[in-house]
Amino acid sequence: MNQQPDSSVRIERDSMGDRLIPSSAYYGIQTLRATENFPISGIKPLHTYVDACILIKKATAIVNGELSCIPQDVSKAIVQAADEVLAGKFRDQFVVDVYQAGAGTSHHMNVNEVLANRALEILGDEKGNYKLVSPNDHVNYGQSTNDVIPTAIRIGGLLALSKTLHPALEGAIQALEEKAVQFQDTVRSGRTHMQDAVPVRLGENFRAWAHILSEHQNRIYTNSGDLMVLGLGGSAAGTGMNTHPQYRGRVVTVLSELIDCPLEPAPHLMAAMQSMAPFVNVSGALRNLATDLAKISHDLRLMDSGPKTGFKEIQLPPVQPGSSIMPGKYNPVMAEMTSMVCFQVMGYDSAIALASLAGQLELNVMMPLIAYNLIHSIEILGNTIAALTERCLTGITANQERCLAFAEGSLALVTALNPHIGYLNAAAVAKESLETGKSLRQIVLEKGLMNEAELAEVLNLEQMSAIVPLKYQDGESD
Ligand SMILES: N[C@@H](CC(=O)O)C(=O)O
Repeated sequence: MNQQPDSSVRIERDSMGDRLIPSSAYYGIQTLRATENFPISGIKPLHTYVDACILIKKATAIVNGELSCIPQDVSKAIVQAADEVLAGKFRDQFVVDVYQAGAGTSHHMNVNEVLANRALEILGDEKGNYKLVSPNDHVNYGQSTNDVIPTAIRIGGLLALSKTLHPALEGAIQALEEKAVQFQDTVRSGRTHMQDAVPVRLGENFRAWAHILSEHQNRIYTNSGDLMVLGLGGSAAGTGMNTHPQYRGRVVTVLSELIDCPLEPAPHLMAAMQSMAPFVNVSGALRNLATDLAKISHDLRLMDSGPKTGFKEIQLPPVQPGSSIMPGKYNPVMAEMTSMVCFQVMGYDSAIALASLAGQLELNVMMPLIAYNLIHSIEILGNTIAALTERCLTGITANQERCLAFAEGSLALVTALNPHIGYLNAAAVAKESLETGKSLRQIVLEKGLMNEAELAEVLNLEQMSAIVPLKYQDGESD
C-alpha cells in the first residue's frame, strides 16, 4: 500500500499485511478482520463480559508493571485506559460478533487493541503506532486467549450473579413471603392431575414458591464457588510459558481486590484451561432454577385464568392491554415472558453442554459460545425475576370467595372421611355426590354413616388445609 491515505483513515499492519482503519477507531486491524469474517448475529459482546476482560487486563498491567515485565509508564497508561472503559467510555469499540473465532481470540484482540490505542493516546502517541504500546507485546504480556478467556467467563459470571441474579432472587423471595402472610387464611382447593384434591392455603402455595426459589439460590451459590478458581497465568497451553514466576499468584490477588471477591489460583493450570466443568455446573443450576420458575409462572397463569371461563383464584396485576382485537382483555404477560426466558436458558444450557464436551487436547475452542450463553442466561434470568417481582408478584390479589367456593365444592373433601367411614364407603359417597349433585354432607347423613356433630368437626376446611406440624414426640413442636 504505497498511497498516502486521507486523514479519516490510518494504516495498520499485521502478519497478513496492511489494512486501512478509520482514524477514530480504537480497535485495530485484527478486530477489523474479525468483523469481516464473522457477520453472524449482529450481537456484540455483553457489557459484563467486556468488563470482565478489561478487569483482567487492568490486573495484568499492574502486575507486569510491578515485575518490570513492561515499562512503568506503559503499565500506568494501560491501567488508565482500562479505568476509562470500566467507567463506560469506548463501549462502541467492542465490535466482534459473539459467534466468532474459536477460543475468543478475536474479542480478546479487540480488547488488547482498544486498550493499546487508548494507552498510546494517553502517552501522547498516535493510535495504530504500536511501538510504544503494542496490543500483543504489552497489553497481552504473558497472556494468551487460552488463559484469559476462561478467566473472563469466570469473572463475568461472578459479576453477573452478584449484580443481577442474586439481588433479583432475594427480591422475589421477599415478595412471595409477603404474599404468603397476606393469603395465609385463604383456603383454596388443591388440584393434583388437574383434578379436585384436598384443600390447601393459598398463602402456603406462595410460601412454597419462596422456599423453592431460596433453595435454588443456595444451589447457585454453591455451584458458582468453582468460578473463583482461576487458571490465569497458564498462558497458551497451561504451562505458564512467557510469564514471570511471581505473576500468577500476584495477578489473582490484584483481581480479587478489584472485584472484591476471594479468588484463588487454580491448583492445576492445564486442568483449569481444558475443563469447562465450572460453567456446566453453574449453567446446570440455572437450568434447574429455570425449570421451577417456569412451573411457577405456569401456575400463576392457571390460577389467574378467566375472568369468566377459568379459575380466577388470583388476579395478576394488569400491566398492559392484552389483545389487538379483543377489547378489555388483560393477559398474564409477565408470567408468559418469564416462561419464554426460562426456555431460552434451558436451550443455552444444552448448547453449553455440547460446547463443553467439544474441547480437544489443551484447549476448548468453543468458549465464545459458553461465555455468551452463560453470562446472558444469568442476566436475562435476573432481569426477568426482577421485572416479574415488580410488575406482577407484588401486586397479586386473592379472590377469596372463589377460592373458598372451589374448596367447598371439591369432591376430594371426602378424603377427610377415610379414617371415620373407610375408603370404600367414602368412595361411594363421592360417586353418588357426583352423579346426583347432592352434597357429601347430605349423603353421609342420609346413609347414617356419621352424625352431624362428627361431620362438622371432620369437614372443617381450616383444619384440613393447615399443614401438619413436624413432631418426633408428644409435646414437642417444630
Ligand atoms: N487461542 C489461540 C491463542 C491466543 O489467542 O492467545 C491459540 O491457541 O491459537
